[in-house]
Amino acid sequence: MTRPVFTVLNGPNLNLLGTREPDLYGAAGLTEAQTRCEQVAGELGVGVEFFQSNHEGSLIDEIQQRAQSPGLIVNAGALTHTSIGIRDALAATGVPFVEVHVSNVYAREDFRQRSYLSDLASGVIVGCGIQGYELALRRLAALAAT
Ligand SMILES: O=C1C[C@@](O)(C(=O)O)C[C@@H](O)[C@@H]1O
Repeated sequence: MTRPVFTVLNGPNLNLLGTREPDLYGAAGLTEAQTRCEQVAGELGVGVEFFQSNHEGSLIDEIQQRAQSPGLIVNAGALTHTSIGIRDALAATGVPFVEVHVSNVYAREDFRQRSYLSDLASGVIVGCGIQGYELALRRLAALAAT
């Protein structure tokens, strides 16, 4: 069997992790999240790649291009709460995905407590900091192995 390669998709402003509101999002950046996921991927014998964009259409393009992916980890940032387009792209591909939020969105403003993605997700991880990406990768790898 070929080694499954999972993709971590990050939406708007997540390129600023590490410097952006560190009290909410922590001091670690996306590069550190990627390094840690690569370590976990090595341990699990899977591959992982990262993509970040501040643009909704670019994220939709990436989702469509990964229609055959064994799984996606999706932190759509603010688009989680607004984007029917991202929801539709995920629904159209039917690719299993885990939704991740670095902060605990349920302890924040009301508008962050609505996700257009959660009911389609295989799982949702919130409030675990950048460790959420590693946890999601472990989950997708386990699902792909069954
Ligand atoms: O940009 C983000 C980051 C976020 O997705 C998180 O990872 O906690 C939560 C969103 O509400 C916010 O707009």
